[in-house]
Amino acid sequence: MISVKEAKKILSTNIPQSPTHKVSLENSVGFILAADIHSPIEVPLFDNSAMDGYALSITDPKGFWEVTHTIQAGETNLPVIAENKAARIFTGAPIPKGTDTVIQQEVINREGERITFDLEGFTKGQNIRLKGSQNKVGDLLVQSGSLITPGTIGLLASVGIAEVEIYKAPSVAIIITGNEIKDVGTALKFGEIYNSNGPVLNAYLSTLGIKEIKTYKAADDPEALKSTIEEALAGYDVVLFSGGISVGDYDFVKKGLEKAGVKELFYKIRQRPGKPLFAGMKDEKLIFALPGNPASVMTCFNQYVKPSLLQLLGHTYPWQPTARLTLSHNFSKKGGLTFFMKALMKDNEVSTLTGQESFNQLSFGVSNCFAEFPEDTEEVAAGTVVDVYAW
Ligand SMILES: Nc1nc2c(c(=O)[nH]1)N[C@H]1C(S)=C(S)[C@@H](COP(=O)(O)OP(=O)(O)OC[C@H]3O[C@@H](n4cnc5c(N)ncnc54)[C@H](O)[C@@H]3O)O[C@H]1N2
Ligand code: MOO
Repeated sequence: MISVKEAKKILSTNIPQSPTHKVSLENSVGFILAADIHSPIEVPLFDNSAMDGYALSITDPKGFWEVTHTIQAGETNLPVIAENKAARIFTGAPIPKGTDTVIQQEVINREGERITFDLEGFTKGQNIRLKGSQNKVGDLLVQSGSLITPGTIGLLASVGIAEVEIYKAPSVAIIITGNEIKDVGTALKFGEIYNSNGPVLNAYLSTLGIKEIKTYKAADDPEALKSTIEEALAGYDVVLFSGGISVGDYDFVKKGLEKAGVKELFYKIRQRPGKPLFAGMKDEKLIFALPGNPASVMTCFNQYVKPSLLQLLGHTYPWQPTARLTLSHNFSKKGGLTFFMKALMKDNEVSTLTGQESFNQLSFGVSNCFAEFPEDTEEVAAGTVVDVYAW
């Protein structure tokens, strides 16, 4: 058995580099940019008004101006404004030749077409957004490796970029093992339970932007499992198993993976829950066999599968905890195993919840993270800072 740290190290050093591909800007949010983006245009493209008001030449001698034109945002045919004349102008509208300043309408006295204002406090160029003041053609806008946020989307759309290069999301096969597992929407017979791990894994993958997902169901039978493993490995980049990885007489996953030529990265971690986690590779494909208990599936996905997938997707620091928060209560555990506790983070504190057995899912209705208690700790006092991992 290896430690949590060792398992993460093994994964992070073995995960291959993902291929990249081009996607439309609107489908790129949440992904990592795989190439630098330089601006194809300068921004703003033309001098324009930052206010609704009047464009005029502030050094005109007379001290009053006559409004001769109106310029709306979007105007393409600009007039030339003569000396001592002004144009009514609106925010975003191009600045006409012959003017150098925009005065906001609130400080203007207008009588008929004649305008005046208190010149004090105004300087030439005020309220004009100058051409190229944000960026010039060719300037670096976003670096390769950056997360594409809604803000990034706005920036790139504003310079007319319609497609971006991102790390390609892997396709994922989920293999649900267990004769007792039935899908929701069907009636249960004695001894059967609903398949909750399948929906959990599908939902978790979709939060990471992974869309190509196929769910297989495999009976606890070596032959059925073998053909499902072969099909999944042939068609998908990542294969996730739920259940069948422990030591019971009907746990056939590990043997099946060996037969399919999957190379073991590790099996069993000094942790609770999720001790019998298996990770392996075949060529560039990643395989995780998640211990079937629901809390083990959630923990192992959160701690190992999610960061591995994020690393594949080009994220730079996927293995870090979400936060380090103070524990709201005393906590005690036995040494020798890392504990991942269903927990609630709130007001900069974290509290573990009741119902920590690995079959018990009740606290997932309120929990928003796991709190980690390392293997060498036993008594942990309230106020101690602990690592927490949001979903
Ligand atoms: N003798 C030992 N027995 C067990 C050990 C051990 O070390 N020695 N480890 C225990 C631990 S820890 C875990 S975790 C489980 C893992 O077992 P498997 O991965 O083989 O999982 P299964 O036996 O197939 O199922 C475990 C449990 O989870 C339920 N389950 C399975 N699939 C689903 C699903 N899709 N949705 C909801 N619930 C599911 C299943 O009915 C079982 O109750 O092994 C322990 N045993
Ligand atoms: O991994 Mo097991 O979940 O400790 O029951």
